[in-house]
Amino acid sequence: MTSTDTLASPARTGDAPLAIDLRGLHKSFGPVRAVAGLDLAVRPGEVVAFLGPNGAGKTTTIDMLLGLAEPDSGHVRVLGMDPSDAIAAGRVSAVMQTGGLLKDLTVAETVRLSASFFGAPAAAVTDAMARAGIAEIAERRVGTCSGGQQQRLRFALALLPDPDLIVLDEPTTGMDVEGRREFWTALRADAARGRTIVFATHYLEEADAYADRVVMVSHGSVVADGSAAQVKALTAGRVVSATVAGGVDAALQAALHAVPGVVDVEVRRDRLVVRTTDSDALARHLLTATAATDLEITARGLEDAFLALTGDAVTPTSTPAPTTTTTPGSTR
Ligand SMILES: Nc1ncnc2c1ncn2[C@@H]1O[C@H](COP(=O)(O)OP(=O)(O)OP(=O)(O)O)[C@@H](O)[C@H]1O
Repeated sequence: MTSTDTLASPARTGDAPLAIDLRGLHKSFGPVRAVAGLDLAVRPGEVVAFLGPNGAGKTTTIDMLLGLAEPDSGHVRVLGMDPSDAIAAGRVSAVMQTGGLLKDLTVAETVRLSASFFGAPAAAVTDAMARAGIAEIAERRVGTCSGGQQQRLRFALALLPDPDLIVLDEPTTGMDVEGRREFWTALRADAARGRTIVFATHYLEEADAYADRVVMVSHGSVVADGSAAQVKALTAGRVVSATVAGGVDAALQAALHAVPGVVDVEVRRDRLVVRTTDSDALARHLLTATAATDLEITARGLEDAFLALTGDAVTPTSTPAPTTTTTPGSTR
């Protein structure tokens, strides 16, 4: 691991070191630049959502902060330590998406077995199970537990060493709504006790509901960092699309930019796509002053925020239409 201790350091907040201090991180897999100059400072007690589309570099970053992968270059400190030292000291726990559970053990046996590795007392077992909300299913075999219950069991295991930092990589992927709700209820109750929590997710709703800070990642670097409200504001407003007979020329684009509330104007194939905070004014203009037909007005979503910030669609599996964008000013 490359760690540059001579870097001028925001590494401490008061007397406590930062929970996570990543600076200038780079990691490539052959030609793929998974993480490209990522900086992130997380203070103790923060609950941070790491939000990004598939392939943004979230898991690779988490692997580096857990000491599971070596950065090509950059600085990684966790609680002021090398990640592997922080984990060996029981100060960091991780909850990953899958794996690690023995299906034939009961929930309680699993927690007790794991506690025996740490030499944790019986009280820690009871406490972790209660805090993860699995006390009622203690005698159930792991193989018969739902995905949500298994994730809460993983969460209980992560709580056993009473870590300062818990890192979760897309912990609710594949869970149903009820499972997700129960999982986050348990996590949130624990976060209220002051533990630092960082979780990766694709879901803006999860980031909004459970994090005090949202870090949006794309192409291996941070493209937005703020409160959930600030990131939600990126998705505020409406998208108005329309077909314009004869195409969209520069004069029409300029005229649309002059309509109050218009944020940006795109042309996707034969459709005009305009982001605006005043869809009524724009619709009125399109219908009365242009040849636009077939108007559609939709709420802006996360995908649209990602498009505005990065020019990417949320999933690389979707095939974005050829797009030209004219944006007055930068969205960064
Ligand atoms: N071991 C690897 N070998 C080759 N390429 C990899 C490897 N791990 C990750 N990548 C690539 O690095 C990029 C970042 O992947 P990463 O898993 O970090 O993204 P992510 O944001 O966690 O995505 P997802 O939400 O889909 O899990 C992707 O293009 C991915 O295909």
